[in-house]
Order: sequence, then structure tokens, then C-alpha cells
Amino acid sequence: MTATLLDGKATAATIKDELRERVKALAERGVVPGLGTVLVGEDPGSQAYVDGKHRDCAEVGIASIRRELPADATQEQVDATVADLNADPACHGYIVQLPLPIHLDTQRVLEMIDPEKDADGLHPVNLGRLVLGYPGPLPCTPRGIVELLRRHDVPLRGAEVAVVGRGNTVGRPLGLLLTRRSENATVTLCHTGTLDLAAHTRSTDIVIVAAGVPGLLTADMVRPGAVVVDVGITRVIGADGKGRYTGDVGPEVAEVAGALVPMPGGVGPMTRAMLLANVVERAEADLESAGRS
Ligand SMILES: Nc1nc(=O)c2c([nH]1)NC[C@@H]1CN(c3ccc(C(=O)N[C@@H](CCC(=O)O)C(=O)O)cc3)C=[N+]21
Repeated sequence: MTATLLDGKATAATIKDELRERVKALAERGVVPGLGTVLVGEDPGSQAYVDGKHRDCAEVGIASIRRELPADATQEQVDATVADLNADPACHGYIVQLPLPIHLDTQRVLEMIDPEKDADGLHPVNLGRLVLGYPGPLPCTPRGIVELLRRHDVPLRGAEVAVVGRGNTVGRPLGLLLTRRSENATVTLCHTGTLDLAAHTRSTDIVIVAAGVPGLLTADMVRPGAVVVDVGITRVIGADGKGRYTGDVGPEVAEVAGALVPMPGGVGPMTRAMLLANVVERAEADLESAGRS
């Protein structure tokens, strides 16, 4: 292995330490930030993610508001849960864990979330704010990636970045984030319609793979010394018959890349830290505006 590993777990722990201090300062002013989660159904993977978010909350002093509905919950029940969290002053931000069971209208649910309480930063209003350069909560995974690179002194200004994947939660908003004036990277957004993917990934300083295709990025597709970020997370059944998660970056890439954000231990913990950051920032902004009125 030649690549330096950029440790998302350690960086997330540092960010959580910083957030704990901000939560303490809020508590001294009488505010306890609250993060809500809405989980529909019993998918063990989704349950594990949601459990992780509440553990994170406990670590930094954020209150947890947990709503669970059965897999056969009606649209009306889910809508009512969202309306309830929108109205709950103790809830500064919340997420609806995705994917929802297929009988539910995901777009409708996500659009019902109060954009000011959108801890994921994925509400259409907030994605629109990102396009327009207006302030608002940022999508957690893209923000976590930028934060991780920044804290490891990976220059973005003037850098050429290939993003592989145009999904609504990572690739698409990441392209928007990296091309803001404050980041000033030049982005090539690659996707399943890209004819010669390797030509794009080989000619850049940074390759960020968020395609959900295990092993998509191989060593021959990476310029020696480049920075590689693995955002893929796909459940696969190993040779031993056990389920495990695998990334989009092949293991041999570590021999070529200059630096690597691995999976696990990279983007996932950063995503969770940014969720907390969005909630703390919301609570701070509420207090600011209360002080002005
Ligand atoms: N509304 C919504 N918001 C989300 O942010 C959201 C979602 N729905 N649905 C599912 C995906 C997936 N996701 C992960 C976050 C952290 C890790 C993570 O921390 N992973 C660890 C490994 C965890 C372990 O090993 O248990 C790591 O990469 O090191 C993984 C996956 C958030 N998602």
C-alpha cells in the first residue's frame, strides 16, 4: 500500500468534539438541540444506521427524537409523523431514513419536511438554495467529503475533480458544492452514460466514486499520486455466505493513489458528523433570530 489513508472516523471524532462544545454553549443559553429520525419498517441495515445516528447524538449531547412505524404504515401515518416533527419545537432537524417501503410516495414525504428542519439537506428547496448559492443546510455526504479533504489539506481551488455518479444524495449535489466560488474546483460529472470513464478518471487530481458499483474504479483508471474518495456502499454476500459492505474502489487502487478515503472508515462517519452539524447550526440560528426579535 502506498496511498495515505485519510481517516474519516478520526476526523469525524474531532468534529464531534467541536460540536460537543457548541452544544454546551447552547445549553448554557437554555437550548438543547434535538435530532429526529423517522424509520419505516424493520430493514436491519436501516435500523443499524438509525441506531448509529442516535449514538452520535448521545455522544455530543443532542437530544434524540425517535419515530418508528411498521413496514405496512399508510401514507397518512407517515405524513402525520412528518407534520408532527415539523410542529415540534424540541426538534431542530430530522431525517426520514431512506429508502422508504415502495408503497409510500418518497417524493411527497421529502417535500413535506419543513426545509428549515431538513437535517439531510436534501429537500428540493435546499438543493435549490445550493444551486443558487443561498445559505441553507448542506447535503451531509457531499459536505462531509469537502470537510474531510479540507482538514487533510487536499487543495480544491483549481483542482480537477472527476465525480463518478449523479445521484441526488451524493454525485449531483457534490458537483454543485465543489464548483462554488469558495471551493473553486473544476468538476467533471461522470455517469452511466459516460463513454470513456477511464479517460476522465485518469486525467484528474481527485477522483470521487459514488456509483454504487463494487470495484468500479480499478488501478489502471487512476493517475499515480491522485486522491481517491470511495463513497460506494453496497451490501454483498461474501464467500463465507455472510453479508458485508463493499465500496466502489478496487483494493489495488491503494498501490497507485497518493491518498485514499477508504470505505469503511471514510465518508460514512463524516456524513453522520455533518448531520449533527446541520442540527447544531439550526439550533444556533434559531437562538440568533430569537435574540434579534
Ligand atoms: N435520509 C437518509 N439520510 C442518510 O444519510 C442515509 C439514508 N437516508 N439512508 C441510507 C444512507 C446510508 N448512510 C450511511 C451513513 C453512514 C454510514 C457509516 O458510517 N458507515 C461506516 C460503517 C458502519 C458500520 O460498519 O456499521 C463507515 O463507512 O465506516 C453508512 C451509511 C446514510 N444514509
